[in-house]
Amino acid sequence: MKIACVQMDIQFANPENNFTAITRYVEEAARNDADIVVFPEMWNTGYALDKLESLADLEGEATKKLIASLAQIYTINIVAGSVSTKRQDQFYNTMYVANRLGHIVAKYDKAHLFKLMEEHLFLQPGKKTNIFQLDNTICGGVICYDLRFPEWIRKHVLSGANIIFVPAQWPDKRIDHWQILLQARAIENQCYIVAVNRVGEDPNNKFNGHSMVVAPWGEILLRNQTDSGIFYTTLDLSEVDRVRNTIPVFSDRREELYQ
Ligand SMILES: NC(=O)CCC(=O)C(=O)O
Repeated sequence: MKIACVQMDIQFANPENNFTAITRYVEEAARNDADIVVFPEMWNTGYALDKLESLADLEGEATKKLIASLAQIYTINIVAGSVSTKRQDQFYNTMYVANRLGHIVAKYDKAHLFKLMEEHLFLQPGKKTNIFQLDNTICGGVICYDLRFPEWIRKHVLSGANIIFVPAQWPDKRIDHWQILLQARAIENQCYIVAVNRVGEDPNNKFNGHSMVVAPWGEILLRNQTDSGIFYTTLDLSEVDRVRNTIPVFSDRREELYQ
């Protein structure tokens, strides 16, 4: 399974230009025979949180329409990172996923809001997990700060996820946490982690990429890229079972001790 990680710069408060960029990146990923293309967090507006009233995607309609049509035209699965959305006068940080038939197969609102970037002042948190299927593989998706909550990721893996997608806008000053947490989540859950961060800067933060793909045994298949562009990795999904049979963490769990 070939994965295209789109480590893009995001134009602050400029959804129109960002939509154009997404279209170009999907075309490029499809030309390179990717099975799944993955985008970073809040790629439509960036963290222009005080401008969401005029900029957020109403009911996510523009995003859903674009990714469904691109997915169908190019026969590619799209994990569309996340976008700022507006629903019933409230704002959310929302992930949509389109499969290669052009069906929207997932919608997820970021569950843990990040106070250092003032999300809690503008956004509502989601309450539901995010499990979906792409090419017969069960996947899960969380967003950026959700990564710091191992119990949340574990919940997705216990629901069957073999790949966890983590779109992000994770600032450069904590990039060491990002790398360590991603590798830990892959090893403890014996699954693939595909994590896509942005590059560039906004008025408050700088972002230096370091998108990562980590295998179930903890091998890092992608890291240390700091430029914008698409980075490709191939996943061997049989690794998930191989690692779980080698160290049977899931059958050794003592659920009764964790209440
Ligand atoms: N956009 C985010 O959720 C950032 C999370 C982050 O930077 C962290 O350190 O956690």
